[in-house]
Amino acid sequence: MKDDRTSVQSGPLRVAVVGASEVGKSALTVRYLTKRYIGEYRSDTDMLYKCVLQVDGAPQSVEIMDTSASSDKTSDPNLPWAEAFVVVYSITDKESYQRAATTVQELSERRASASVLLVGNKSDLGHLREVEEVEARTLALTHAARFAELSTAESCTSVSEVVDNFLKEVKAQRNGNQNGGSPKLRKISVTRMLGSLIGRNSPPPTPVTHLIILDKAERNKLQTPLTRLCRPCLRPAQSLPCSPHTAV
Ligand SMILES: Nc1nc2c(ncn2[C@@H]2O[C@H](COP(=O)(O)OP(=O)(O)OP(=O)(O)O)[C@@H](O)[C@H]2O)c(=O)[nH]1
Repeated sequence: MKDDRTSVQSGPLRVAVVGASEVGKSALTVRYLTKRYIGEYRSDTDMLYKCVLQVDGAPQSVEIMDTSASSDKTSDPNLPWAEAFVVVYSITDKESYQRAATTVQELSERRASASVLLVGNKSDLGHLREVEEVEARTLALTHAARFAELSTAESCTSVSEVVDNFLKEVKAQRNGNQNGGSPKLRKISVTRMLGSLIGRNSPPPTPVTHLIILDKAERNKLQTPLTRLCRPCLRPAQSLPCSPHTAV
């Protein structure tokens, strides 16, 4: 049973950037928002960026949480605050890919309404490659996620195009839901996906207006418990497991 009830229906688009340590989450986030590449960026805290960006040609309030791999819930796919997830791994680090794959799978199973973008970062380090692009692309297609391989270090344009297109999709998905339209188009054709990756020149993001550093307590305040369902009852269960049924 999938739980679609945690999607945000109004207000800012909320995106969580998750993934293993040292894969380039902070570099990617900062690159997108400021166009600058920060080579050494060490942080043990989650960072929440609040800004207004041009999304699909119109100003849109966006909040991006750059999660820290060392925080408790870095890859928690149940993070209900977010309606979209950028799941980052490094193409030079198989373990980071395995972690990303688990996250993508969990999101697909438990946050079906969330939009997901799988990013293989550090494509400039092809000689150290441990993750084949086709494997990651297939994983993304299987779980109806977007996919991109890119180098945050070398290509500001790729980062902008990929994230711009993703935000556009997140916004469209939300508007579709608000207008009573069909929920997220979960199956994406390869042609459409490649088209979005090739992309067109998009307007540069406007400067970041607000940065909030979240400590653990503040981060927890953003979380509300997921309502969990007992599979046989198909009803929310107060405490799990709902004996003698199996909780999902
Ligand atoms: N070669 C290369 N290095 C990169 C790229 N993106 C990030 N890095 C480097 O990877 C390292 C980790 O980057 P971060 O942005 O701190 O990674 P993170 O995922 O936020 O790490 P945590 O804060 O530990 O969760 C830094 O030394 C970056 O310079 C890239 O595209 N290519």
